[in-house]
Amino acid sequence: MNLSFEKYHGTGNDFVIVNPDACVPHRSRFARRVCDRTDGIGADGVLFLALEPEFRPPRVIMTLVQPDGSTAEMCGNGARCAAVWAAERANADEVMIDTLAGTRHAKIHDGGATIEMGAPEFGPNDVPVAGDEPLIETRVGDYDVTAVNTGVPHAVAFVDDVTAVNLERDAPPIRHADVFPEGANVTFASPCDGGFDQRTFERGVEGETQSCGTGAVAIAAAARRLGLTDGENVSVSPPGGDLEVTVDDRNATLTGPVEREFGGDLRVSNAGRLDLEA
Ligand SMILES: N[C@@H](CCC[C@H](N)C(=O)O)C(=O)O
Repeated sequence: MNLSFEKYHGTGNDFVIVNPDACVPHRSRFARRVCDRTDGIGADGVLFLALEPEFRPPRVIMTLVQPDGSTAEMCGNGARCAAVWAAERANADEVMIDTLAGTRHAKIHDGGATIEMGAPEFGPNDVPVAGDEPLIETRVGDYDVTAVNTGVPHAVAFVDDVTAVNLERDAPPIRHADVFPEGANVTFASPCDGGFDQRTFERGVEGETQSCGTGAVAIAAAARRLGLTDGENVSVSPPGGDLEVTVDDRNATLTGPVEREFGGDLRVSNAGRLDLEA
């Protein structure tokens, strides 16, 4: 199997982009192989993007398959990469992105994109969490967490200093806690310069990523719910860069940079070997 790919990242959250016209019969197996940082291209996921340029604005169907082979309903940074990728090809400055979490409008600007992320949901069925009540500042593992769905589920813990958290040790018990029937991304936040520093342990990557867009929105939404911020504009800084979030009761937006890293061709042999030509 031969196909062309491109590599993009949004604040360090990196993706291999593949046009679904290229026939990839086993997406999970393909993503596991391609995302491998030792033997593959290395990425936080594969974005299968199907562009429909005939619409105004153009539409793109986005499917994110993660390094463990699972498919995620939404990805904030992936959506920014998808928006820039699609807009360049359709010669547009806005696009509609169809995701499993719903259709999202995206506006392209110099060096990046703003995505309308929908309304953050705290309801137990929406996150989802076990039980009849929202999970607000509730002890899970060693932290008080607030659960919110911003396209995917996040458990947000506010701490004094995110750099002091041992993520690989402390996040997995929360990510796999019984209270999250579908698992959760685990996002830590600490106050910094009027905004928040962020670190996220991602479901599907099963490790820390340089940035998580739905996590940044989750921090802003949880901070608003807990009265830790009073404005609607919240700056969030993951290790990979700076993001801007707006959030009110009905909608959230995510703004940040996007960069194309490189492109190339790859061949997956019948024996499963990956040959790359970047
Ligand atoms: N990196 C993403 C989130 C991707 C989905 C997540 N790992 C999950 O499985 O819920 C982002 O930028 O939002």
